[in-house]
Amino acid sequence: MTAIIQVDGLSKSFGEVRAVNSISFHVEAGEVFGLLGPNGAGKSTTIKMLTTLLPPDAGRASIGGYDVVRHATMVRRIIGYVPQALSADGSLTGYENLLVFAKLYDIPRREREGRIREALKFMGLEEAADRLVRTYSGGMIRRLEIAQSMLHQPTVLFLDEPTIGLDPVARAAVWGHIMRLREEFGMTILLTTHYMEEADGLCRRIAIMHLGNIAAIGTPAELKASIGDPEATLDKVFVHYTGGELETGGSYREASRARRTARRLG
Ligand SMILES: Nc1ncnc2c1ncn2[C@@H]1O[C@H](COP(=O)(O)OP(=O)(O)OP(=O)(O)O)[C@@H](O)[C@H]1O
Repeated sequence: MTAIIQVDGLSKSFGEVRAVNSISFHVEAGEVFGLLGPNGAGKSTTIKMLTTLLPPDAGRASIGGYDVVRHATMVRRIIGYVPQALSADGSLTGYENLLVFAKLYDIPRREREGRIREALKFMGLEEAADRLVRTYSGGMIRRLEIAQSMLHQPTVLFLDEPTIGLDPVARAAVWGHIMRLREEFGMTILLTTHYMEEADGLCRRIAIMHLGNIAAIGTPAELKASIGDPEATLDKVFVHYTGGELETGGSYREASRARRTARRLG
């Protein structure tokens, strides 16, 4: 296996806050890799540096061999990114949203319609293509945002909490599509999630972040063995490495995010 994401001593501070503290890890091509950690652990800051949105203070990172600082344009060409905040426009249809992204990605005019139809089909949104996005459910919006991020056929996809605020059925549907991206296109996927059971079942390897550091890294089985309990749940592993700051579904934070989502969509 080759490392498609390579991170060495990456750091970022905001004033006095050391958000990411000299972390190193790699992700292999075709892997689904989970970044877990309590609020404020540094997950989003890490993703923002890897997606070229934030310059690191120190250290280096490369995607597909391209340095995220020196070759940022090349990195942007080969990655897709679905941020935590909503990126779909509720006042446009699903198709129109995708068209905006197809233009942003400079997809040649003659290829646009085909790529958009393909992405809609892949994410199970064909029927809803011509409906305003404000009529979509939360799970459909997430799937549309993933469709947006795959239009330019990236080799690495970054998903920041792709299933936050969704009910279990919608979460399962989003996960099903994420796994198909990996299986059918060999995409490498790096994601963050607060849902431990999902990370356990779906990520090949996991890094647990705490206070800007990587507290533990490995396959779910390796992480469980590392706390001396191969039968442990991933919740227990998480609590072990982060000092009991597990955030469960239905928290205020999640609810307020879901509400923000609803407001954005009018
Ligand atoms: N733009 C910013 N300005 C100041 N501080 C920031 C900024 N972005 C992040 N931080 C701080 O850096 C730390 C890490 O934040 P980050 O968003 O990376 O954590 P996270 O693990 O993604 O958390 P969450 O699960 O809440 O998204 C936190 O203390 C946060 O308050």
